[in-house]
Amino acid sequence: MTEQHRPDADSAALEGEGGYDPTASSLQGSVDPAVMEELLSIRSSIDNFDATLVYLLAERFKVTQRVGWLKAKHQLPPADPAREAAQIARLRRLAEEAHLDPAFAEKFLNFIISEVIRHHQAISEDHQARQGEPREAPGANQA
Ligand SMILES: C=C(O[C@@H]1C=C(C(=O)O)C=C[C@H]1O)C(=O)O
Repeated sequence: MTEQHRPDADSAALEGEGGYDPTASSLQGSVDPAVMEELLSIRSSIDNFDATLVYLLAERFKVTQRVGWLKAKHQLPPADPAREAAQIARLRRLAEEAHLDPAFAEKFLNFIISEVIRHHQAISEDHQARQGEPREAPGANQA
């Protein structure tokens, strides 16, 4: 039995990941245990990649929020189609080099960008609404 598939290691993972069961499978019980073990071993790498993707996306959104605030402050439009076209052309090239389907890379980037633009629109609306609010007197929040 490999290190990461000892039952105690699995239960430790369950505690550490809010009840996530890395062994959950509709195939449990209907597949040769050795095959199941190999499948779980490969899936543990998939789990690491997925976690990394979530952290990478979270960091990307933190940065794009900053762009959103900057655009709202200076009344710039939420979307920048020329920038997007350049990014998509670049990512398609990178995808080809990496043997990833460039059409998938484009769809994925467009999906993320459209969410970013939605955030930027919300930031801009929020910023505009705040512009109409009366200014707080200096020191108003002090005890
Ligand atoms: C983040 C920006 O805003 C939008 C989102 C983009 C992105 O997620 O990469 C790119 C261009 C813009 O349409 C930006 O202008 O840089």
